[in-house]
Amino acid sequence: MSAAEEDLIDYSDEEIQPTESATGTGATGTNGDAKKGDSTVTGTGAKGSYVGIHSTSFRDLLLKPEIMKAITDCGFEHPSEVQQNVIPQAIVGSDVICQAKSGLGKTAVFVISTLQQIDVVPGEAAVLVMCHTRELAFQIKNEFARFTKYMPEVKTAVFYGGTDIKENEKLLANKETHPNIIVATPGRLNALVREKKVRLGTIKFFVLDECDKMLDQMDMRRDVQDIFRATPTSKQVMMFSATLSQTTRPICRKFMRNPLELYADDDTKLTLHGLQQFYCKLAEGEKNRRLNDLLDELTYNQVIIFVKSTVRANELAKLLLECNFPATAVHSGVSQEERIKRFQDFKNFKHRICVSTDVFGRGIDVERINVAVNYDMPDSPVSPGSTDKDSLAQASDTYLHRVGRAGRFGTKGISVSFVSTERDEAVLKAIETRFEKKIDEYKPELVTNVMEG
Ligand SMILES: Nc1ncnc2c1ncn2[C@@H]1O[C@H](COP(=O)(O)OP(=O)(O)OP(=O)(O)O)[C@@H](O)[C@H]1O
Repeated sequence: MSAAEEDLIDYSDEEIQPTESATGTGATGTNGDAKKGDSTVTGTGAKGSYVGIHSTSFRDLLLKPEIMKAITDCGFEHPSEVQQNVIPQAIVGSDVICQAKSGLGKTAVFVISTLQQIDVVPGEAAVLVMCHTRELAFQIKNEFARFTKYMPEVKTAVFYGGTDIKENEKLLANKETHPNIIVATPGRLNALVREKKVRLGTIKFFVLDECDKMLDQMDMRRDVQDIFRATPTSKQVMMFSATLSQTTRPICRKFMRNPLELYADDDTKLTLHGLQQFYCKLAEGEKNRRLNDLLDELTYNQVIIFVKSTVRANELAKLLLECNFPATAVHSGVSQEERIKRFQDFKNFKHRICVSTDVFGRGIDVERINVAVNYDMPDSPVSPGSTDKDSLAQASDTYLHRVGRAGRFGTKGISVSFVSTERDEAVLKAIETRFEKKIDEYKPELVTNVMEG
């Protein structure tokens, strides 16, 4: 495959089959077995219990005043558990593997930790963050923008496929515009590395968000490895995800030296308390009607609806618009510029409903989403070398990430999953078993108010 072709890969596309195998519960760390009952922190010395959410303040973390000011502007009052557990180690340079529930602020962990340590040299990149989708890269870049509000010397750039690579090259060729922080998807960045348009020899911080997705999918892992090799040996490496299977953890460790490892010690700890989860059994042909009823019945701020293909996303969004529901669709079937525009519009509340493929399944943070609908239940085909159990585990990973788009940062939300085939039922059962969570059949009277919190 040519460099140009490879650059076209958009890993988030649902047509590209993932190869991840996410099984197993419990936790182990570099330095020993997990202690039951707590989250697990091993490595360079942090203690492994979830601390009450209000026990530490951001002031205790002794951050630079310019970061503290930005944190206050963001309206963050207290660090979340994961922030309390990881930031103190991360700001002194420890490598980190971090698993924590969706929506509890993993992004701020690496944004704050890298900004706290960065020494800005004009024309040199010090921080490299990679993630699996373009929208997520764009979102992370905006997070850096929020936190560098009082650090005007820090320049951040985002690079991803589907945009003009010449623009990236121009930015990198000029010392005045050269970023100190690069956020990127691996395909585009690797193209820039291969063409020697980006110099990564000054990188001091290497971050992978949604790391399991990035390392379990072989094409993406290859790009990540190539890029990793282009960075100096001595650097801080940090990796994050809500799902980190036993198979993925050793792969993450290969990139690190004596990392701090924080895992949920079993999968039951990964479900969101503020999220009510339901299913609807129905025939495929009844889905539109039922969705219509749901959208009439539920009180929602914003809704995300997941479908299994770009064609279905387009058709469903069209149908919803015809029924006067304020819907948009974001998926790999539209141009990149339009994708980002639709994403921004949705984030800015210009649309209340977004139909999407798994492009939005992970990482995307839209504060007002309080309803997530699996119009199509997640699934993943059994790939060569994996089993049906692996495939179900992978589908339940996808489910966890998808429903985690509602109920961000402890707010209330609901999810409704349409179950129309035997396979859907098997996936639902796998989810209930793995997370030890009974998912109730949807009845309007069971839904509590999701507009508060
Ligand atoms: N300490 C805090 N106080 C208040 N809000 C916070 C705090 N930390 C993060 N947030 C907000 O919580 C939301 C979720 O954060 P973030 O997207 O980083 O979660 P995440 O852990 O990366 O989730 P996911 O696994 O779904 O990617 C964001 O809107 C973020 O601004």
